[in-house]
Amino acid sequence: MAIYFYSTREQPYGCFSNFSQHGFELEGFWWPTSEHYFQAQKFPNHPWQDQIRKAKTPKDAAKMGRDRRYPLRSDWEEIKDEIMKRAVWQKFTTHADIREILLQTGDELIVENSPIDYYWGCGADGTGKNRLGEILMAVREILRA
Ligand SMILES: Nc1nc(O)c(N)c(N[C@@H]2O[C@H](COP(=O)(O)O)[C@@H](O)[C@H]2O)n1
Repeated sequence: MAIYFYSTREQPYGCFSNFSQHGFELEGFWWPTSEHYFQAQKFPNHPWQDQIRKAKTPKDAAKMGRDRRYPLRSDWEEIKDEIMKRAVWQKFTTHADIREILLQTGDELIVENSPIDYYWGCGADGTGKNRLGEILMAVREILRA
């Protein structure tokens, strides 16, 4: 049976959301959530990156990362999946408890059940790419190996 997640409040799979409070160290900094890391990577070598890292909540970090006041790095579309994978990998290798939850999903399909996101999630009608779910499954596969 497929596993659907979206809100961090839903147990036990809320931890699959990038908004879950599972911070990690990466590239010399502490990132409060994988959302903070992902959104900040849109602005390399720009003070806005540091501001995003320091955002109070992942929701704030997402809002700041989507703010087009500052230019998005030109190669973002080519690298965003790799950045997401790096964030998800670091999150699940840092925290043994959620790593276990991911591993215990076995070979089940994992789907980010976002009604608005057709790239990272499955969208309102289920036709989305579900890239975040795919990345979680790819990380699960590597962890299992
Ligand atoms: N809560 C929530 N609201 C949205 O509007 C969303 N698009 C998502 N999906 C998550 O958004 C992150 C990436 O967003 P952008 O590529 O910067 O638009 C990622 O964490 C998705 O899982 N969630």
